[in-house]
Amino acid sequence: MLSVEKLSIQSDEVNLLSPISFELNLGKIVGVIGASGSGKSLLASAILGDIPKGFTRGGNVTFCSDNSGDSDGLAASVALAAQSATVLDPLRTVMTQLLRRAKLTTQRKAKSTKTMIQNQNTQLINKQIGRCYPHQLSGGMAKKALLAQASWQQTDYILADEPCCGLDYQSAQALYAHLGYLAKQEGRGVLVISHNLKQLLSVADEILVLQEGQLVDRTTPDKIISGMSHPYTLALWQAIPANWHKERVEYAEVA
Ligand SMILES: Nc1ncnc2c1ncn2[C@@H]1O[C@H](COP(=O)(O)OP(=O)(O)OP(=O)(O)O)[C@@H](O)[C@H]1O
Repeated sequence: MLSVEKLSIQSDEVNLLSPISFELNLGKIVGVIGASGSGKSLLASAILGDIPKGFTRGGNVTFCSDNSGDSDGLAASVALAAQSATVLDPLRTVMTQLLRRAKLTTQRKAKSTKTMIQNQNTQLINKQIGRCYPHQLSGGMAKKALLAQASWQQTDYILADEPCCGLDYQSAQALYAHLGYLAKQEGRGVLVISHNLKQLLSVADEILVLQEGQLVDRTTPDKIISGMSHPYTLALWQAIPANWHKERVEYAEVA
């Protein structure tokens, strides 16, 4: 379990993230939703110990893993699928750098890196994407490369920052299906950051709702769908076009 306890980011003048606590269990998907600037990406980077200059981090992040207890352990146990492809090395092809990173950080010994990559190869990275340099990737190809980079590292926990932002419906569904595979078939803990509540409802076991750096709701898809949630969460739910002018909508109608 990855346990986040009163995690905060602040300076003398401003609170970017007010204390946030939650757990990410192996085999589960936790979704994070909130408006732009509400602190979703900061939450992911703060879990990894990466905070903006001039700010301090409060609280604790602990996790159960063979490698827990040191900074190398964190890198070997938690991988980030970043929001932007700028994190990719511009001088290496996608396949070269993904394999390189996977070999450096492969933690799970059950499968060799080679076998694992053969298994996942067809799911995210085809030859066309693998041969590209980052500047040659389309938006959707870049999202696949970023998620593949995180999942190939074979960490217990994956933080996926807007993995489907800007993708067409079919591509987004395929990436969400892959996140489900990572959690349910491979038993990893997956944190998914998204603007799209409808998509999160279809995959997440639990949903964290952020508003202006605060965790205002820690809830489940069932509670959201049945209207038993914080007013802000309810407003997000009612903003889904299928729910306009309706007080309650059955899950089947929005799935
Ligand atoms: N390096 C930084 N220095 C100062 N403030 C920052 C820094 N990075 C982010 N912030 C501030 O922290 C807040 C949260 O930013 P964050 O990137 O986490 O938002 P977000 O919810 O991920 O937004 P989006 O959905 O647009 O990606 C914003 O007000 C932003 O201006």
